[in-house]
Amino acid sequence: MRIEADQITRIFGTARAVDAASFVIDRPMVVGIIGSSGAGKSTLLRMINRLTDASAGRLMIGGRDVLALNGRARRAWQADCAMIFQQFNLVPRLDVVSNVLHGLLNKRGVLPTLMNIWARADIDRAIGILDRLGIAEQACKRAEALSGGQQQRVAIARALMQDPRIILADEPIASLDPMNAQIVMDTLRRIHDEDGRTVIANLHTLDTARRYCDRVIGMRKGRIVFDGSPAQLTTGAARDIYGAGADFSEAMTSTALEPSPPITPDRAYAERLMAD
Ligand SMILES: Nc1ncnc2c1ncn2[C@@H]1O[C@H](COP(=O)(O)OP(=O)(O)OP(=O)(O)O)[C@@H](O)[C@H]1O
Repeated sequence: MRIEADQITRIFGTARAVDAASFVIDRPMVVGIIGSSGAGKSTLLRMINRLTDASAGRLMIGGRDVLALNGRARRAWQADCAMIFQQFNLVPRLDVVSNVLHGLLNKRGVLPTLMNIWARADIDRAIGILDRLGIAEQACKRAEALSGGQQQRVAIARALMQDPRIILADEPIASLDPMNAQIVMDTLRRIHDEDGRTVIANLHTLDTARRYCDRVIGMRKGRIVFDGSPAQLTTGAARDIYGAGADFSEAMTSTALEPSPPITPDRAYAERLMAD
């Protein structure tokens, strides 16, 4: 699916969160977006998924004029373009398989979803996806009982339930320890390699971008300042992206051994569930 972004822009007040971003992704691949905090990475992904409206520009994906979609067409697009988040955005008290089934929300009514009524075939498919991701044995547990890495795999399973052409991942490993981060990145890579889906991930570490991506886009102050292969992402290029001086060290952007923050129920997801 060809993705063609032409000068897409999002302005908040007077700030240009994303400033005339243009790029073409002409075949399925894994793309990493890097840049320091506030560079516009999340806003860019959210515009692609239509969670955030663009202020200007044009985004053509597989022949669809994505920024012009409304109502049902916009929801259909969001089913084709699944998104996963740093904080997993699961419904914590709900069991794992029900969380995965919520991936069908855009394709089904809200009422059966809220009442947790699912077709046998859908349940089998959800368990099949969990099995593929190595967590089928967790299917009956509450989401909140799982480790962060397992929860992120449940979120990926929920995304796969939508059978999307594109998976957008907003800092998918930022809350995970290095081992779980690797499992999650391996999973995203496999989803591209085995299924041919495009994966676009905001990443906070250079080493992850180099290791897992076919292409890296670097953002600084809303603008795309780098677009190339991992091999082209030299320390000098990284310094330009992060706007760092001579004291720039790659270690600043390498996988940090931070404890995971506590998992909080996601209000945005719940609101979307209730609003649709
Ligand atoms: N809803 C909003 N209202 C106002 N300003 C916003 C909003 N969302 C983002 N911004 C601003 O837009 C800019 C880009 O934010 P964005 O979250 O896209 O950056 P980011 O690169 O993803 O940062 P981080 O890595 O910290 O998540 C920031 O200056 C941010 O404060």
